[in-house]
Amino acid sequence: MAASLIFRSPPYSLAPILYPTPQNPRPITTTTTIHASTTPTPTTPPPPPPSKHRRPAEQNIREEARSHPSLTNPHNYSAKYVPFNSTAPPNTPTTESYSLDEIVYRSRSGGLLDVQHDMDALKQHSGAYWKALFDSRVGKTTWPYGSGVWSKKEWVLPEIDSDDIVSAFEGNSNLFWAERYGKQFLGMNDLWVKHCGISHTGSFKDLGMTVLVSQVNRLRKMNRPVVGVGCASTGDTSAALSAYCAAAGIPSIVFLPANRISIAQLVQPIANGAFVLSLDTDFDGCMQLIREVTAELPIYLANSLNSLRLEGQKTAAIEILQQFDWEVPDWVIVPGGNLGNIYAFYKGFLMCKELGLVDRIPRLVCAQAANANPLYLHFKSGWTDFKSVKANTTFASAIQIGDPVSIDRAVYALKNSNGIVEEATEEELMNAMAQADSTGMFICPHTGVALSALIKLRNSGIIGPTDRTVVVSTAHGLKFTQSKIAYHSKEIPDMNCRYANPPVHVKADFGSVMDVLKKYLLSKDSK
Ligand SMILES: Cc1ncc(COP(=O)(O)O)c(C=O)c1O
Ligand SMILES: N[C@@H](CCOP(=O)(O)O)C(=O)O
Repeated sequence: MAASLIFRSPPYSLAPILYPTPQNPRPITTTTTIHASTTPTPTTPPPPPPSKHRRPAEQNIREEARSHPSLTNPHNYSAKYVPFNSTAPPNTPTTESYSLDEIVYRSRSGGLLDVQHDMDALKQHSGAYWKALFDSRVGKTTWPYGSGVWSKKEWVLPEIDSDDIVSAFEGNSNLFWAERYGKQFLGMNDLWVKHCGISHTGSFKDLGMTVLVSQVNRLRKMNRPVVGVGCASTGDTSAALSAYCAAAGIPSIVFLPANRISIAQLVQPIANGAFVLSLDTDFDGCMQLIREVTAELPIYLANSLNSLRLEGQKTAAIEILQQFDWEVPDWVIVPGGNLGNIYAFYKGFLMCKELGLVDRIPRLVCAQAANANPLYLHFKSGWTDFKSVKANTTFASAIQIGDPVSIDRAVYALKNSNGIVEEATEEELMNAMAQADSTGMFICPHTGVALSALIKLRNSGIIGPTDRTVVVSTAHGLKFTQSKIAYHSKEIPDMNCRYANPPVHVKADFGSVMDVLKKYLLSKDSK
């Protein structure tokens, strides 16, 4: 019997990639079915041998993109900086604006900025068009669309030349169905964990940093005065900054609070060749210093105070919708520190609604460590009178922040998404992390904070058992092994560590091994 082989046509041609159009919103592919018989007849010519490359062999993917320059911004979409306005929707017209090619972080009045897109131009296409375009780019190696961020280039940084982009094909991260965790610990059947930390440098910061460093690359090519890029960091921003700068050959400078970040995070910028300053202060102190320094020296500021970063980070929200085939989850829970990310999620969801991809946005929850909880206190006060706090030590060290720069953005996002703020004690976050790990995850303590918030909202009945809920996991658990070791060795003062699973030390002889194994198997059998 003839076997049926299905070939996608043309997998090996040099034809440019065909993009969907409003008339034809699906990516253009054709399928040809070839019936291969085990004894080929002489009248059937054999198929041509597949070429190793879809482009000339001497061309790389960047050069290939260069040879199709008309695809870079064919519709002249644009974006600019405008003052962030906490009393009006993000795309409200304003008289104060700046080109993204200017080096500016604050509005004239000293407030935050926001990147505003030309929504009228984007609205010339239907929601169906955008969905089909974004879907057509997933999982490809076409420069730069193989990145989960740049697959949404028109909504991120539409005017940048693809040639200036610095990307590690970040994004497209796993949306994990937390089947066992949801069922066993929460009685939930539709719980998901968006693993933003399974990424190039192990955190969601890659999503924003590819955008920021690409823009710096462009500015330097335009001979703008940018000698290097700098940030204050609790470990993840610095890792992402140093990696993307190293990839582009741009100097990076990072300010770290001495002895307050994990070893794995400290070694990242060191390995990537950043200029690392370890400062005897906390993150808020480092942030203050980098703001002063970048106002004096030609060092571009890479923290999320710079609204370019959030344009990349917002693609995680779009990606979640895309992964659910453009169905909107009920809840999205995000751990918060400097508070740029919660606003980035809001922006991503809102943009999908405004451009007709979905008809609503999810309710957002921001989760903070109780030891660094200024947003939680502000929420509990009914949003009256914000006060920064002195952040205390927390296992969720990347969110040990008492004076978040994006407080206004976060409040705006939460108010406009019918949002909630929760907090987690050290014991709660560590137990949640251990429970999640025991069901096959390997999460960071910040994700433990978000899971603790979920547990509280489930217990109070605010989140229902069948609510589709997404917990955003912000960093890879491997960056935080010290905290896991301390927990599982029961070495944490005043903490019960009730889910600790320490290794059993056994004499290396058959009898001793059999004894402990039998005891273990009996304990499992009785459950
Ligand atoms: C792992 C991790 N989770 C969460 C956050 C909080 O993000 P944001 O500062 O945008 O609130 C950070 C950084 O602050 C982080 O590094
Ligand atoms: N957790 C962050 C803190 C700085 O946040 P940013 O988003 O403003 O850069 C880090 O990893 O440094």
